[in-house]
Amino acid sequence: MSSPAIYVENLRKVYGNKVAVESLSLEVQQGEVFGFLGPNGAGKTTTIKMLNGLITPTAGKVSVLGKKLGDLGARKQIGFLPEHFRFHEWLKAYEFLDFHGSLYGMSKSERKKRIPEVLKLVGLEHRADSRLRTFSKGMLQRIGIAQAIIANPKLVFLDEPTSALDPIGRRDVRDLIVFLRDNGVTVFLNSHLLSEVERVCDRIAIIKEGKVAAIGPVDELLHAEHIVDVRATNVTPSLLEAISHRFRLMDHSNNGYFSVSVPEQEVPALVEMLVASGANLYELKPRQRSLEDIFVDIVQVSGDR
Ligand SMILES: Nc1ncnc2c1ncn2[C@@H]1O[C@H](COP(=O)(O)OP(=O)(O)OP(=O)(O)O)[C@@H](O)[C@H]1O
Repeated sequence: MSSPAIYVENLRKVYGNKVAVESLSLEVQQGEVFGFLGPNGAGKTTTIKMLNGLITPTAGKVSVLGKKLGDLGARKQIGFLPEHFRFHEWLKAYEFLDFHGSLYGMSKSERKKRIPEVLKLVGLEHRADSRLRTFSKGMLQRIGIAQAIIANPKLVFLDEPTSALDPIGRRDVRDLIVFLRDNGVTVFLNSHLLSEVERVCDRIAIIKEGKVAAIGPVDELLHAEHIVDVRATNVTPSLLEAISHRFRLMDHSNNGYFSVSVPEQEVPALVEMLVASGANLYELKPRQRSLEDIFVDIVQVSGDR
């Protein structure tokens, strides 16, 4: 089996007395789109900076593209769009990409061929001769993505790549990520736009306080539990207690509506409990949880779940 694109074991970063990343372990396989999620301050950007060799870990074992951090051969095959980028705004788009291409060691003829390709991929082919200072925030984000993929990387880190984009721009970036994956590129994506992550990622990790709180294929995480909305009368306190003992009772109000988080295969058992208790069941609707539901659950619940 080929080595993972990213391997991280017990990664830790401490700034003074602030633990930014506590003990992070994960693997990203080659060719997958991996979503790296977590609340503000969870340690995502710190981790991405360590994986890019911009800051040094305090402890932990890391390899990127099968090499140790900082390996020049590996770095040539990595693209990176930082969250807070500051570009050379006096350069024209073409010159900017030419500069970044040369930093990667691309020859003049390679750059000449590749720059129009990436400008087209990010929808800026008509702005090759415009100075970056004339670009909108969304256009800067697009040119930032262009510089991240200029050297045909095997692995691309995109830290909040769509935060400044309008809905069409976001869709374009989603399509671009799919295009990269179809061409065998591994994408490590940090985004707070969970509906976007849900659509484009193969697997995700949700990190909390510098540790992985959940990791897995998006489909598996989404299907693990269903939320069942129930409308019933004659619901006794002892029935609610029995339900909350076995499942997770949510949104419980006094007007006959409540919701329960239930593994899909246990929905019939919930129905049985309701009927056996003598409740009058009017409605019962299982619905799939969204990534946002899962995120909120994991991030809000205190450490021991
Ligand atoms: N250079 C630094 N010096 C001291 N503390 C830092 C430094 N950089 C980050 N931190 C702290 O480390 C923690 C993790 O920050 P980080 O930027 O990695 O979080 P994040 O998950 O990327 O957050 P966001 O979603 O807001 O971008 C935060 O508490 C932050 O204040």
